[in-house]
Amino acid sequence: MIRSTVPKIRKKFKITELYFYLCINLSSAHSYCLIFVLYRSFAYFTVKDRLPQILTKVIDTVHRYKHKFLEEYGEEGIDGEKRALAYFSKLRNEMQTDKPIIPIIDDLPDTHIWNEYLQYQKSLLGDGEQPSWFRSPWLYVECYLYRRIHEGMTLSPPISTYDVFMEAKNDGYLQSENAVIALCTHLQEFKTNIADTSEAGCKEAFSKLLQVSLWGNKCDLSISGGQDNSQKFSILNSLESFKSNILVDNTESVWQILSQKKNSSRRVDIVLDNAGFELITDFVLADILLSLKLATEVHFHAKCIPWYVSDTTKRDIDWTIKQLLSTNNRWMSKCGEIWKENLKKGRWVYHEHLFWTLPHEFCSMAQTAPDLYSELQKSDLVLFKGDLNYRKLTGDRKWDFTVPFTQALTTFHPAPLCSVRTLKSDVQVGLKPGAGEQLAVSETDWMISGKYGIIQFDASV
Ligand SMILES: O=P(O)(O)OC[C@@]1(O)O[C@H](CO)[C@@H](O)[C@@H]1O
Ligand SMILES: [Mn+2]
Repeated sequence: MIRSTVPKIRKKFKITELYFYLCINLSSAHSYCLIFVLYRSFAYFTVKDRLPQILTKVIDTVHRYKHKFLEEYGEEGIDGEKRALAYFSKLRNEMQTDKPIIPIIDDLPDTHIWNEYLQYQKSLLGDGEQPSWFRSPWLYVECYLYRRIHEGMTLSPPISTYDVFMEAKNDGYLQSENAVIALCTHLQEFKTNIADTSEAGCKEAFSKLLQVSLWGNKCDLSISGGQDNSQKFSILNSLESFKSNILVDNTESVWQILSQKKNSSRRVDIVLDNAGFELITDFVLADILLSLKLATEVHFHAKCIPWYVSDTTKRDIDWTIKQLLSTNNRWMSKCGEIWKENLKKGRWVYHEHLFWTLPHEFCSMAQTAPDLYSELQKSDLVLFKGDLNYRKLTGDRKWDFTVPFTQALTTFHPAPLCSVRTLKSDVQVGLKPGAGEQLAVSETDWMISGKYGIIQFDASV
C-alpha cells in the first residue's frame, strides 16, 4: 500500500520492505531525486498486521454470536453465520497474501462508485498491473476493507444488519462511564451558573470542552486493533498537562468566528468520528455551543455503515442517548433528556451520507457528492473530528510538515473548517519549521501514538 501521490508526482515502489521515493519536485526547477529509504511505514504495519487483527476479531465476534443468530433467526441464522465466516476467512487470506483488489458485488447504492474507483486506481498503474492490498494507496485499501466487511454481512442474510463492531463500541462506552459521569457533571454544573459567568469565563469553558473533544479522539478502536481503548479517568483533570501536546491550537480563531455574531442564527456542523466516550465529548461540545449562544443549531454527520471499528452510526447515537436516559446518575440522565429534546426539536440535526464511507479524498466531494458539499456550504463552521478525516482532508499525502493547511486542503473549502484530531497516522501539515523534525528526534512514534493533537482551522472559502 502506498500513500496517494502528491500534486508533485511522488510514487513509492514496494520492493520487499524497501521503498524508493521518486520525487519529482517541480518547485525546485524540475530537479528530481531518488531517495533510497529503508522505510517500514505505518501504512505497511497497518495492512500487514493491524487490519488482519481487526478482521480476526470480526470473525471471532460472528462466531461468538452464533447462538444469538440461532435464537433470532433459527437455522437460517446459522446458515447466514456460516456464509459470513467463509466470506471473512477468504477476505483475510486475500489481504494477507496481497491478492488483487476485486469489485464489490452486493449491489448497494454505492457499489458502482466503489467499482468506478477501482477502475480509477487501475488507471494509475502500468499496463498489466493490478491494484492489490500491498501496492495500492493505504487510504484506499483501508476504506475498502471496511466496505468489504459490510459486503460480507450484506451477502449473509438474515444476519445482514448485525453491526460486527457493536459489542466493542458499546463496551468502550460502558468502560468509560466514570469519565462520562465526570464530564456530564462538569457541563451541567457549569450551565447552572452560566448567567453569572463572564465573557472570559465562557471563553475558557468553551476552550476546555473543545480540548475535551480533541482528547476524546484518543478513544478509537481502529488504532488499538479493536482492543479496549476506553477513557478510564476524568479527562478534565488532565487538560493542563496535555496542553503542550497540542501542536497547532487555533482555538482563538474558532472562538472569534463563533462569538463575533452572537445571538444571530449560526450553524455548526460536526463530522463525527468515534462512538463511545468521544461521542459524549462531541455532544457536550454541541451542548455548550448552544448554551453559550455560539450556535443556534448543530448538525451531526455520522456513518451509514459500520466503519473503522468505532466510528459512529445512527444506532450508536440512539443507543448512547438511551444509555444516558436509563442511568441513575442525575447529570447523565439530565444530559440524555436535553440531548434527546435537542434532536427532537431540530436544534440538533442528524445527517448521514454515503460519501463519508467512500475512499475519496474530500477535495473530490464537490464532484462526487455535490449535494453534501452544498449542505456543508450552509455551515458557519465545520468541525472534522479524528484522524481519518484529517487524512481525507489532506489527501493522505506525505506533505512537508510546514505546508500551510489551506494548501493541503487544495480545492476543499465548503465553509470555515477546523480539524480536531489526535495524531494517529503519519500525515501532518501547518507546523512551524523544525517542529516535526524536533519531535521525531525524541519520539519516533509522535505521529501515530495519539499523544499529540491539533485544533487546526482554515477560514478560506
Ligand atoms: O479517525 P480516527 O478514529 O481518529 O482514527 C482512525 C485510525 O485509527 O485508523 C487508521 C489506522 O488504521 C488511522 O487513520 C487512525 O489511526
Ligand atoms: Mn474513527
